[in-house]
Amino acid sequence: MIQTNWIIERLRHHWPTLEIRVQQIHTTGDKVTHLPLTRIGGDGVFVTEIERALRAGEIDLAVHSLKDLPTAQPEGLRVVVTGPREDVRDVLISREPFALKDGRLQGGKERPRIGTCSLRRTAQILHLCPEAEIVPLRGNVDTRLRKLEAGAYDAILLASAGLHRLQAHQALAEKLLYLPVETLVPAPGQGALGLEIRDEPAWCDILRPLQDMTVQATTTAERMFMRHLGAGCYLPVAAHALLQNEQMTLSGLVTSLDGRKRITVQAALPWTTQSTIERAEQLGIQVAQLALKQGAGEIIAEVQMERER
Ligand SMILES: NCc1[nH]cc(CCC(=O)O)c1CC(=O)O
Repeated sequence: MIQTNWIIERLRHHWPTLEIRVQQIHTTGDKVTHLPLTRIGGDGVFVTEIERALRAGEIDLAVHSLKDLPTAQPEGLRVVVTGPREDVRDVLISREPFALKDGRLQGGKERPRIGTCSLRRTAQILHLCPEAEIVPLRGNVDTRLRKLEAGAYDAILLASAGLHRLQAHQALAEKLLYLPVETLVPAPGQGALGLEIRDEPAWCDILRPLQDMTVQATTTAERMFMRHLGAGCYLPVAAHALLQNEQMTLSGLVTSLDGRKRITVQAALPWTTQSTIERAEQLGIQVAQLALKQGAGEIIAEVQMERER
């Protein structure tokens, strides 16, 4: 709702006469909170019902966390990426202080209990702290914070974007450890919003002033990396793209669930204001091909087998 209200404010600024009504849609991902997303049934658990309403004309615009959108774009719909992008990092929130030292995560305890359901976070935390016990944690941000306070976990992992949007970070400042993107690589699209419409010229025109070409380009490279690996959104695949000094750099990671096997890949392309989205897609594919050459396909197949068991 916070994301949606922010978009409405900006739409009203550009299109003062546009009549806007909010329709709240509870998706499977919102309703089923006792299961890990990986068990609910594939990609799009936060998206399917919303896209149905969009196609049926019950709504005209959907506001998504880009991270939750499957990387294959469905026929007839279009995603416009808006900016600025929120902080892309994951953040560890703990009751007692944790620290990063020499590439290791250290908590107060010998076997800290860390809450997350994300395979991407699980694998990377186990790499940083092999003795950690990973405990499932789901629900919206408020629920997760409450479960931490209740004592079931020593620390939990969240996208800092969610905390920031809820303005929950100031009050928690002393308990936060922001993990640099090189230390815990974020999910493709993390921290960015995707505005989804039916692919109709009138709606493309309305969204044009909200489109951010830089964020669209970097998140496209990240999402293309994941898509070219054939990986759905709930696998231990991570990517982060940066556009600076007239070049786009994309770093990708594919890891085994226990965090022991890791393939890290990186490539860069010259980038100008004239560069097109296709160029960002090429970078994503190029980095994915590097990962596949190093055995990413085998790791992904192993993870998929473990999950089916
Ligand atoms: N899968 C749930 C989800 N989808 C987007 C965000 C955070 C906000 C964002 O990345 O834009 C979250 C929560 C989390 O990962 O902690």
